[in-house]
Amino acid sequence: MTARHRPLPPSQLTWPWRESCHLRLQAGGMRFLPAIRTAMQSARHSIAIELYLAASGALFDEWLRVLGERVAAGVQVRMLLDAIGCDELRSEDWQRLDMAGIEVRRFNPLQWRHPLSALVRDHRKLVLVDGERAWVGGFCLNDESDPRIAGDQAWFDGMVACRGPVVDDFTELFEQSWALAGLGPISDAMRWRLHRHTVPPLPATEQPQGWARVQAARGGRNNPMLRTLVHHVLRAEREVWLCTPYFLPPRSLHKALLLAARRGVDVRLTVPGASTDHAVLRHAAQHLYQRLLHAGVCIEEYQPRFLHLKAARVDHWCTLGSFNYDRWNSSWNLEANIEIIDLDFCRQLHGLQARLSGDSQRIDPERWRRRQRWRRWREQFWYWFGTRLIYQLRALRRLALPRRKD
Ligand SMILES: O=P(O)(O)OC[C@H](O)CO
Repeated sequence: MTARHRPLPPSQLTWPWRESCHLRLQAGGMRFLPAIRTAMQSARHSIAIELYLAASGALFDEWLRVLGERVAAGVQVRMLLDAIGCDELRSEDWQRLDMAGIEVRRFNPLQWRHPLSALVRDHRKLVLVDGERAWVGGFCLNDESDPRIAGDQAWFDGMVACRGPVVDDFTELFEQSWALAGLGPISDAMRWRLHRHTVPPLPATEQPQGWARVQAARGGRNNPMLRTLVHHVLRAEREVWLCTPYFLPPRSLHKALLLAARRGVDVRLTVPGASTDHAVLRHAAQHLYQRLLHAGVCIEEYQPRFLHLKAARVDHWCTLGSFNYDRWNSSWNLEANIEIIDLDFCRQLHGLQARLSGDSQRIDPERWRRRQRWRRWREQFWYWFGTRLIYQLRALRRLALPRRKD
């Protein structure tokens, strides 16, 4: 059987809404890292981890030790690691994973014959323990994410700890990408096409409690995660809050934010300040500030450290996960988020928003309008570069990747 005729894994991206889910927001590495570690240490039969970024260091060593102990106790441990996101993992650490008995698959290794296929990355951040507990969010397995190692400069991130029926859906999602990675490099796996799918409606209930839905994406023009957020922003009644480390939104989202603010919705945006790992993306994002401020959007830049959290809240609907809502993520990446309708969770996220706001600098529209000209030029250049580059690469990818004929 040739590679082109191998059976393909299913490609479900949105699951139905599930009720009776237990969902807890764990904001900051001091919250989610010990919780995940403790759960892994007590795993009875399986651990599955899907990560975009893992890097050699003290945190990786700790996870390797914990996972190795579980393998020795008879637990099946699988790690799906993005081949480019994990390029800071030293070769001896890849070997140590093997020696510990951990089943490892690299997502989409670079192939010289199809260099543009490298644009498709598995950007998800997902941990599953015994098929009973799941963590989803923005976590990276690197020392910068651990406040015990990086101290005050640790990246600020968040995960949602989930129990209940939604965990089965995350397990299915993991199995899909595990199978996809098993097919080899993505130029072949691009045959794993998006099925047409309908997005299930919101549950009709007066007192929404414990409702959650898994939503995934794998790039392309019909990105369901982006569509869902835009759908909610366009229908927002009171509030919209978006928090992202890289604010370079696709046009549809940018427009939806402007429209919501202009019709009187309280639209707030929290983004990193000077402390960021990609300064040029911050400059590009700032190119959009003036129009947003003019429309009435409140923009706050978080000061203490790099803000790596990816979350959104529209009235009582919340979403949190790996999706940065930037053009790059929308176009190319495999992503995983959880959507939540739960008053208690909504309060938790609102509390986090207030905490971040207390540590942020609000952009004053009048002062921003009067900023120096060279700063405007810098913003324009990086915005043009970031957005044009992505369009060029998208066009090139269409030419470069083999199309499925059947
Ligand atoms: O792509 P993200 O959001 O996981 O962030 C990863 C870091 O930015 C890599 O520099």
